[in-house]
Amino acid sequence: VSRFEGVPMAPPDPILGVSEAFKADKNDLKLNLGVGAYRTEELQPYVLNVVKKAEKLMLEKGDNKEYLPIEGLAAFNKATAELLLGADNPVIKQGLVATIQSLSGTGSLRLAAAFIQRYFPEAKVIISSPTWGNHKNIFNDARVPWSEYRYYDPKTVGLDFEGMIADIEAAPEGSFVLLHGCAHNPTGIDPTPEQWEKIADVIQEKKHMPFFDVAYQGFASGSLDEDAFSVRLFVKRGMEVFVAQSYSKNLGLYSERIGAINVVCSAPDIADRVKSQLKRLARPMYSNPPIHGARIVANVVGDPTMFGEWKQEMEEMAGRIKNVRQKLYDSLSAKDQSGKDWSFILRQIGMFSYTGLNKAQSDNMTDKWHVYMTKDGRISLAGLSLAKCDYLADAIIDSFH
Ligand SMILES: Cc1[nH+]cc(COP(=O)(O)O)c(/C=N/[C@@H](CC(=O)O)C(=O)O)c1O
Repeated sequence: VSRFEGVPMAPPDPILGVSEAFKADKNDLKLNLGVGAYRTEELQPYVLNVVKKAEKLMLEKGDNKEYLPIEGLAAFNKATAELLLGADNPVIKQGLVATIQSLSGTGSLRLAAAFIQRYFPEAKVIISSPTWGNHKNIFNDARVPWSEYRYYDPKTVGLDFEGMIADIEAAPEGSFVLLHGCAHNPTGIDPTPEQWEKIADVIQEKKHMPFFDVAYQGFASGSLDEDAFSVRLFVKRGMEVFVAQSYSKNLGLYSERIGAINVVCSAPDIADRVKSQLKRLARPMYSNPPIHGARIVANVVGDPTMFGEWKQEMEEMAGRIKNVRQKLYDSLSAKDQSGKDWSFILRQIGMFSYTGLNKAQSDNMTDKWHVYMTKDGRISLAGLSLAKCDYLADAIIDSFH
């Protein structure tokens, strides 16, 4: 009898499992609005032109494939901190930022979780309700206790700001508050600048530690600086901050697994000590990170022409999604006789729309209309074309009523 008798079949991942089901569907009407991955108007995956350009240069240069240091490619770590905080941010010059390249956003979050588990064993993380599906898995597997703070208000299809502040206030002093830097996943609802000020106030008052997950910088509004507003606000206040970054969406490097964990500290020697302990955690976890994606980011950001081309392509991607949002809203408003207010679709930002469809209604979207989406009612507009908006509107209206 096998030693693995006791190993049960794991359930499919709520997000990545949707893509598997989509692939298995033979109906040519099928639409994959599950995974947050950008598609063109022709519904094809998109490799940015600036990435192809950088890779061509890299190939000509003939770089070697030696191990990177545990903390990753130095040129990438410099570029990623400057992109996040602004190249002229004093905290960079003062050596207050500990940056470790890691396995994209997920790996960066997991490395930070391991650090929290080791150095703050009594602390807990509070995460938004709802949040990205993998956040709970990451903290569970890192043995970091978490609880939720109110975020989405189904009545207003907006932010439950009072509830959010109350729950952050009520959390034990010194909790880690996980915040989406921009383009909240799955709701697409972000705090206003004034609300970010209040969130920073309550976090400072309670001596909590802000922990930003920045997976869409530049992709949400089209502007790298605009999308970094919340992080830069907290740093400007002199707060110590964790920030996980990902280049999966904004540079389309999904499977290159390139991201970073940044810890802004209050003194250079503290940053050095924090960095040394993050390295000590990374070494037994994966030893050192993959070089290819790091070189692409460093080359693109390091060359003013390519950096400009990247910003242009980011604006185009963000622009296409905004157009699709508008078209979906127009189709729903034109077709739906119920008088339902669909304007929440226009108020949401980033690649997702949180439709309010419940599980049974989401199942109907898939079973009857071959529209694949996550069961929390989230649809990825990045997987939608203008041409398919009428069809999707029909499916949503049929599923709601
Ligand atoms: C908020 C957030 N944080 C981190 C990640 C991790 O991305 P990485 O590729 O590890 O850098 C994702 C990915 N979100 C999409 C894909 C996924 O679930 O992995 C999604 O929500 O569909 C996020 O949406």
